[in-house]
Amino acid sequence: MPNDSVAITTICPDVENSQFTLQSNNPDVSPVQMEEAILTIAASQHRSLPRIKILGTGGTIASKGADSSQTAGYHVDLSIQDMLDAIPDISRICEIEYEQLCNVDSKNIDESLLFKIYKGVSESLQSFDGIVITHGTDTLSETAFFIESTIDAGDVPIVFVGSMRPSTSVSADGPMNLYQAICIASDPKSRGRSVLVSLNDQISAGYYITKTNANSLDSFNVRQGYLGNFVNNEIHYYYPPVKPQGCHKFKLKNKTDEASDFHLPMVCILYGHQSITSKLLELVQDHYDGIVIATMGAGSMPDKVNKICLQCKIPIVYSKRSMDGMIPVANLPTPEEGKESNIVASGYLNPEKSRILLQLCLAQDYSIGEIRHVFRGVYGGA
Ligand SMILES: NC(=O)C[C@H](N)C(=O)O
Repeated sequence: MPNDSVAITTICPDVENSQFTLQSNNPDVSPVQMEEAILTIAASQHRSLPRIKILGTGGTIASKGADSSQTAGYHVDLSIQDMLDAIPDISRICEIEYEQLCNVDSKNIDESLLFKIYKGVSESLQSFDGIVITHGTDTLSETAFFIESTIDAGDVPIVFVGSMRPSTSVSADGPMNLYQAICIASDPKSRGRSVLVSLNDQISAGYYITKTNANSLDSFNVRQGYLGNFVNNEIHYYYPPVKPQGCHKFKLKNKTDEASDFHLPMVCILYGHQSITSKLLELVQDHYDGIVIATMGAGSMPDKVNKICLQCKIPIVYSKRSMDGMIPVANLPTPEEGKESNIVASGYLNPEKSRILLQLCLAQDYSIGEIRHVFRGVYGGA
C-alpha cells in the first residue's frame, strides 16, 4: 500500500540483493513515527506470503530414536515447533500457524482422531491458503482417503506428509519432506488438486496412494501415476489441476462436536488364502455392519465361501490382496434367481480404502443398491 510519508530508495541496483534506505518526506515526522511506518510496511509485505496451517498428528516424522543409526523401535516425541526448527528457511516461503491435534504412531489413529483431523481441516479451509498434515505413513493413505471423501476443499490444497526415518537418524527424511509439503501447500499451482501426499520428492493424489514398502524411503506408490515432483525448490506438475474421478463426497453426521462421540459403523477385513473356510465369516458376521474381503485375485474365493457370503445379511465388498488391478463385476458370485446380491465389487480400491468407503456408505444408511452405485461410480466396480 503506498505510504506518502516515507520514500524508499534502493542503494543497490541489483534488485535480487537490494538494500533499501527509508527517508521521511515530511520534516515533522519523528523517528518514532518513522519506525512505525517501517513496521507497517514490513507487516504488509509479510502478509503477502501465503498462510499455511499445519496440523500435527505424530508418526515417524515426529519421532526420536536412541542414537543416529536407529531406524526401528523409536518413539513419537517431537512437536510441530521442533519439526519447524529443522527447516528455518521456510519462513521465507509462507506464514505458518500450527495446531497439535495429537502426537501418536499412526497405528493409533482411530475414529475420534479421524474426526479431530476432519474438524481441524474444515475449520482451517476458509482462512488459509493451504493445509499440511503431518502423519505416520502406516495409515496415512487411509486418513487421506477419508479426508478426500468427506471434505470439499474447493481450491485449497491439503497436503499429507510423513517420513520413514526418525528425526534423530542419519539422513532423516522428515525435514526435507516437511519443507517440500509446505512449499507444495503454498504454491498456487497446487490449487484445485484436493488432497495430496508429498513424500520422497513425489507428489501424488491422497485418494489413490498406497504404502507399498514398509521400510524404504520410497515407500509410497501409485498405479494411477504421480501428479508431479519436487526438485531443488521447483515444483513440477505433470498435469493441470485435476481431482479424483467420480469421488463420492459424504456429509459427516455427528451428534455433538465432540470427537469422542464420533463412531462409524463397524466393518472388518478378512484376508483370502488357500484352504480358507467360511468359519471366520460365520464368527464375525453378527458383530459387524459390513465385511470387506481381500480376495485371492480379481474376486476369487472358494465356491463354498461365496455361497456363505451370499447368505450373509450384511453388505460384503470383494476387494483384492494383489496390490494392483481391480475386481470386475463378472467375477462376483451370482445370487439365487430373484434374490438381490449383498456382494459389491471394490473396483480399484484396496481393502483398507474399501473399508472406509463402506463405513461411510453405512453411516448414511445407504441401501445395497446405493452402496453398489457409489462403488461403481467411482471405480468402475459394480
Ligand atoms: N514411517 C512411519 O511413520 C511409520 C510409523 N509406524 C507410523 O505410521 O506412525
